[in-house]
Amino acid sequence: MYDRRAQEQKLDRAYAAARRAVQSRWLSVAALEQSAVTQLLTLAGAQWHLLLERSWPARGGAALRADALLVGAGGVFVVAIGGKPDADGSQLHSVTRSVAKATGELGLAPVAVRALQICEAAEMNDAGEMVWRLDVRRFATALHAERRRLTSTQARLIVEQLSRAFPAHTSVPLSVDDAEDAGNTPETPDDDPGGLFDLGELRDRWMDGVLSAPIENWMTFLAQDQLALVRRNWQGPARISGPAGTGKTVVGLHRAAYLAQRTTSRVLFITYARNLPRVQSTFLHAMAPYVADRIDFRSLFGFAQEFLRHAGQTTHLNGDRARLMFNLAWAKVGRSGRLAELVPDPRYWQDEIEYVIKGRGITDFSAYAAVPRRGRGRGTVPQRTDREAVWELYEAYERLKAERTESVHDFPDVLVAARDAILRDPSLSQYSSVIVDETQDLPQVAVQFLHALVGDAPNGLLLIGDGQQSVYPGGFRLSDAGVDIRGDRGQVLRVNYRNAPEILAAALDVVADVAYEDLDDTVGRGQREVELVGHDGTVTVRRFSSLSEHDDALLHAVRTTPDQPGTAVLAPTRRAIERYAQLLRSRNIPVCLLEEYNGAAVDAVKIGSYTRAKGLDFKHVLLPCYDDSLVTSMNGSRADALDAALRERSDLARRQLFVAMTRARDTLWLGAVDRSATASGDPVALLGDRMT
Ligand SMILES: Nc1ncnc2c1ncn2[C@@H]1O[C@H](COP(=O)(O)OP(=O)(O)OP(=O)(O)O)[C@@H](O)[C@H]1O
Repeated sequence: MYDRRAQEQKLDRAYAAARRAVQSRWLSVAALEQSAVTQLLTLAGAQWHLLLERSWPARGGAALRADALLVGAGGVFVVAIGGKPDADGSQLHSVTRSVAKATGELGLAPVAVRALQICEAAEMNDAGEMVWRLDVRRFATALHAERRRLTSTQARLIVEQLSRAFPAHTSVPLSVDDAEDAGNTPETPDDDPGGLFDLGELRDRWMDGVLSAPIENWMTFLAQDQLALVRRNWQGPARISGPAGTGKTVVGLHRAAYLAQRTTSRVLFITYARNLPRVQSTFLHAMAPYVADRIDFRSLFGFAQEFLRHAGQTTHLNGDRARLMFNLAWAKVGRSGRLAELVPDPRYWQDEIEYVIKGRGITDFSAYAAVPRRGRGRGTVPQRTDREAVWELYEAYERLKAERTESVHDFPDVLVAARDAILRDPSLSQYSSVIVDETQDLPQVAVQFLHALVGDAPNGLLLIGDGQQSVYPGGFRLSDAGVDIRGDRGQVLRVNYRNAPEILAAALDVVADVAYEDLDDTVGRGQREVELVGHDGTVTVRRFSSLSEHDDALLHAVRTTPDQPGTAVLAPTRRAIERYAQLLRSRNIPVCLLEEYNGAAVDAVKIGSYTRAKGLDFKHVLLPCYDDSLVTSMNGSRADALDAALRERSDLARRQLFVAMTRARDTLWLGAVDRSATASGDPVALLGDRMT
């Protein structure tokens, strides 16, 4: 319970001590300092820790200066009072870096350490972007309104560390760090201990829900290997890889915030999936709202189109019409020709054109004839004569697209146009850093485009990805795309923070025989070395003799899950997603489609496709009819093109299932219906020994 009287007395004592100690400097000068000190001490009486008069490190022979360190629920603030003597904030910024380094030893992420300059309202205009400038009359309110990121125990540990790293240079004990350990920040604005805060504003922000939930631990604390990557100074393009759940995206988000904190330029964060930018932007707004307006989260194709518009170029992207053109081309030159004999499914050849030919930016047959096979059809298809047939199909398709009154563009056309535009005119880029998540899913031309936005500049391009999770065909080496990752610019994360060990083991079983190729030309096999942080979890595999039994069990599992908003139902196809969404709704279970999910808390079961679930995770994951997409696989051992195509599709399906399974943190439920009449294999046997 908050004791206002006791706090006031404590504050009086602390204020008297501070007065005596700093009279010579602060109280002899302007009212600004007096007012600022009073408010700092008031904060210190409200469960913030205030460290005054510290010894700072020297830079270039001169001692740096900041006036105080303030540590509380909202994080660590390095405070300077007044615009002088460091109007541009660079000194304060240097002290802040030293403070972030010291607190980094405890795993505190740089986003939780901020430079704060308290000024007169008139001085606010020349705000350096790297320093948070606050009007002296409002700064305490603003600090109180910061979202909660430290518990009181964490704050105390940080204060201890800071006291050691930056000892007091006065004998007067100015650390007002004996505030009651009553939890965290005051729970309601009415706990405001003084009359100094703007209660109305504070109340509004509470009503907005800004402060209602503490931010997630990973937004404030990182492991040392992750932290090292966030802070790394790379002299050229860099890459972070690592198995599922090792915090690659977490590092990418912190890295984006770190770069935005330290420079005044813009950062671009790209993913292949359309739904992820919203989610990642929500995360970043929670962890570092103060830099959020300088980080653009975009999907690859959305960004490429936006970029072309900005460059004054018109495109006619129309996926449906492009598909129609392909079908016409297939009817003309494919269906009755050699390709149909090799692999009858036209989608296989459409992928060949989209990912291998156009995705790699190939425009002449000799380049296609020589292109090394990675990922698809390695060593079996297509031979030179087959490639001639593919080329004929490709040319027919391109002709049909161009013949329309308004030409039709497909996705690779847009990427190629964007790449060519930036190569022609590098000044079109607004970015100094580009971070690409899930790089393994990008076509080669996309990597070339994004690389050209920043070139080989230091801390420019960062590619994050994991070949084992690639869910699209294609495949190329970064060196093919002209990206040179040398020496320690290629880093691997190895500790899985997400999955319970049982879940990861079951997922790895599914891809045990599936080779994958990473962007750096290494070829891996299913099982990989992963360290697990380890928490309890379960995998439940249930097999039913009818779909209705299966669905009843699914509904029962959803109803009895301990945390519905933390639960996701994932399915491989659109039709299956619609079916399960409908099933859940019909039983009054609220659902939120992953297409619409933006990362904010929503009281509904999440539902979506395996590919839409990429980059996300959930406490509980249910995969109904999980083996349906696997039954076309393993058609025997025919050493021909069809077998290679089937194997490729099967590998892809397994990798997609692997991605879906590794979204689960604590529990994973897999349901299957016995369709032995149609199944050509018994994929459930894969997980047979885990059946309950
Ligand atoms: N330092 C950490 N402390 C606690 N949890 C962490 C830490 N780093 C990551 N996590 C958690 O681990 C999970 C996986 O992180 P993230 O999504 O960044 O991994 P990833 O390597 O990008 O995974 P994937 O490749 O499977 O998409 C997240 O839920 C995140 O909360």
